Amino acid sequence: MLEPRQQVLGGFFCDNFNTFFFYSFSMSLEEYRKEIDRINHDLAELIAERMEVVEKVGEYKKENNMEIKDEGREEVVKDQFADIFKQNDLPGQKGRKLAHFLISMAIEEEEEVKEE
Ligand SMILES: O=C(O)C(=O)C[C@]1(C(=O)O)C=C[C@@H](O)C=C1
Repeated sequence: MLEPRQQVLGGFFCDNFNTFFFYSFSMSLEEYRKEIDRINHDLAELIAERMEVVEKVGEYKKENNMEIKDEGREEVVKDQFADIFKQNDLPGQKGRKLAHFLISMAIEEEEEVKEE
């Protein structure tokens, strides 16, 4: 079966030629998914890197008898995500939601470190 393809149109202004160039190409669902796979891979590696640092924070807090949860810091992290999302034309609330999920993963990890 022939896969349907989506026409993608774009353009850019080239200063050297003082000309606007148009381009058009087509993408299939399979090609979009390949792009998503690559991004998933990069995201998962970054999350793994974040979790390595979180583990060290967990050890630090354990050694210094500190509370795992720090609501002030959580707000700062959520604001960072909201700002970055907004800069990329995404709703800030979705950035806060993603930060919330990452922080809950971090808390789980730090609780495991505490019990070791
Ligand atoms: O910065 C900390 O103190 C952390 O433990 C990390 C982290 C986070 O995931 O960003 C997780 C839990 C805290 O409530 C605040 C922030």
